[in-house]
Amino acid sequence: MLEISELRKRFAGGPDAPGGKVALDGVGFSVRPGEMYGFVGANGAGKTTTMRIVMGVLQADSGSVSWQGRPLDYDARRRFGYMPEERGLYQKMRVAEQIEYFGRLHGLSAPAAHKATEELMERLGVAERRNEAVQALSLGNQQRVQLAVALVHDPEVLVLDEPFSGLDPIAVDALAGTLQERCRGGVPVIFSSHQLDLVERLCDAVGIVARGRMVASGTVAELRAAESDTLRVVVRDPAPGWADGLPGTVTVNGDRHVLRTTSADDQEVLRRAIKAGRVEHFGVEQPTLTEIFKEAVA
Ligand SMILES: Nc1ncnc2c1ncn2[C@@H]1O[C@H](COP(=O)(O)OP(=O)(O)OP(=O)(O)O)[C@@H](O)[C@H]1O
Repeated sequence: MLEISELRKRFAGGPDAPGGKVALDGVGFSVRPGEMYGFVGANGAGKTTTMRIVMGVLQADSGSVSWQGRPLDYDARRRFGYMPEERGLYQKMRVAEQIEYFGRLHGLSAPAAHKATEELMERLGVAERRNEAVQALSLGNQQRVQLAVALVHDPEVLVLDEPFSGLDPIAVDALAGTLQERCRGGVPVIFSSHQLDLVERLCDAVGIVARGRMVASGTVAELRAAESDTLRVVVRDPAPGWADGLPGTVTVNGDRHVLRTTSADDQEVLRRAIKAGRVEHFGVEQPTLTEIFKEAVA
């Protein structure tokens, strides 16, 4: 298990923040082998800082990171795969050469690095670009190469900072499929993202960070259970004032009136809706991750 515990980090201040800037104020969560963990939060919440500390690029002021019960050291981190926010490819190096080079840096033999590179280029759809310099690739293809670099040494753990940003849906599927394969093989995967629909689709567990603190962490089902379900009722062309006095909000779209409520008596709502007009929809909906997120960071 990867365990991140009570991380704190303050950056030295500038003229606008002479006392320094607290980036992390007790961030902690665990990721099990084979678990895909989505790390979400608003801009500046502390995701990149957390990942940099996990990878040893930054040092925490306090707190700890351990893998399989041992504090992380250089050797353990070398067995991790990392996609940094600032990316880290050599722009002039060719695609195949680059992936192989990183494989060698992580200790693979030349034949092993070559084999892994060939497999990954095929899997991620960049085999045809093998002889092109990275700088000649589109953003999406550069990102595929970046993921290949993170995966080439068959890492024990994957830490990926916004791996899906800027990708088209086909590239998202290619990357997601590759990550899911690694997960099924027992690798814990952490990735940060602002694409909450994607996080909801892919992740077993989600952590929400706000202003350097964890405000929620757990499976999507657990986070949902902590929120109220919403009753959504759609009535066509209802009598005016049909929902007066009911808790919740009514939005009007043409002749469709949509009532959303978490606290009204459902039978009372149904009676009023039937009396008012043609009931097109009446159902209880679970909150989406976007709704949970907005609630958690509010
Ligand atoms: N090197 C640094 N020096 C000073 N402040 C920093 C530094 N790196 C990060 N910060 C500050 O720490 C806070 C957390 O930043 P971080 O990059 O971890 O957020 P994030 O959640 O990754 O945001 P985003 O979604 O925008 O990438 C921010 O207020 C940021 O301005």
